[in-house]
Amino acid sequence: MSLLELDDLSITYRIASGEVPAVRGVSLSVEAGEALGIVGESGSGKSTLAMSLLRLLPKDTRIDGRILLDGEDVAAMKWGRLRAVRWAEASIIFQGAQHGLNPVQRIGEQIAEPLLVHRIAPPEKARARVAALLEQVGLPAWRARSYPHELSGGQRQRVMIAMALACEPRLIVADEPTTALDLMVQAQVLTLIKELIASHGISLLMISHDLSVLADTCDRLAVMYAGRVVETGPSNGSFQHPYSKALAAAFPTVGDPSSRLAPKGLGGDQPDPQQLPTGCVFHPRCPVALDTCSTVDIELRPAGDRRTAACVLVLEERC
Ligand SMILES: Nc1ncnc2c1ncn2[C@@H]1O[C@H](COP(=O)(O)OP(=O)(O)OP(=O)(O)O)[C@@H](O)[C@H]1O
Repeated sequence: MSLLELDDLSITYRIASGEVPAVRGVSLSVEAGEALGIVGESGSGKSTLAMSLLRLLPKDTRIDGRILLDGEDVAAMKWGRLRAVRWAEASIIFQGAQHGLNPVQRIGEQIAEPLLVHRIAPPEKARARVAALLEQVGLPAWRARSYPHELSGGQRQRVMIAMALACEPRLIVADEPTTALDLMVQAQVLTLIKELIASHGISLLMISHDLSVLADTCDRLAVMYAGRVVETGPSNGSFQHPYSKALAAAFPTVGDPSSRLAPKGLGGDQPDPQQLPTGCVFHPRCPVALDTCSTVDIELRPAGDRRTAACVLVLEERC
């Protein structure tokens, strides 16, 4: 059994003008100790997917399908059980630490909170555990007395990592953990994440719009487009789907500033989830689309070398 298994997961926001299908029929798994990266342009549904894993979405959001964490369905969990699972079994590192840290509470108290709430450590032992966690992420123990504004962006992100590690979860979800950081600090934080998950045997699900960041950190990649996974495969292999190929061409180096732009040669944006094209949703931007692509929408299918792709051309080996 996989540690995390998403089974035909769809997530729909409800807004005044109707429904927004942000994630559509995603099936993915993460094994114990594995690092899976999810990549896609802005609006592809990555954050929605990440937030759903710990049910951090707006209250009236509809979740269809299953989110199996160690065999237990997070989507169907009662509130009490969900609170027990958050931090202790799966934790999250947010994009830009300012979203995850309380500006008026000392760092040490914030790291200690999940330890106390989940009774991992009694109050008299929590201080020593906080010091050890700070050390693990490369910060001196005295930083426990600091407030978030007294730290740099990279240091704040290290604090978020310490919080995520505090209860020794089996899965860490990291949503753009290095996006707000400059290049050098980005590389340091990525190395830290890589080393810590390897030494603790933790699984990682990492989200980024920057393929080079994920390729370096993750064992396997899933490429998302308009709420769907269009390709999965080992991070050291070659992409098959035309969208993944365009993404790969756009991100040659870690943290390349052009990575925020549309992938090279594609032009345009992701479609509005409320007005999705017919057939393959990527066909209006696809440089190699066939006539049939505007009517035929195919599921992910095996595409060689532990790879799956949802493209008619890949299956016909003409891509
Ligand atoms: N609270 C919400 N209510 C309605 N629609 C939303 C909400 N949050 C996100 N969306 C829509 O869902 C789709 C997916 O958004 P999401 O933020 O998950 O994508 P993303 O790939 O993480 O993009 P980014 O990298 O810009 O965060 C987008 O069309 C977005 O506008």
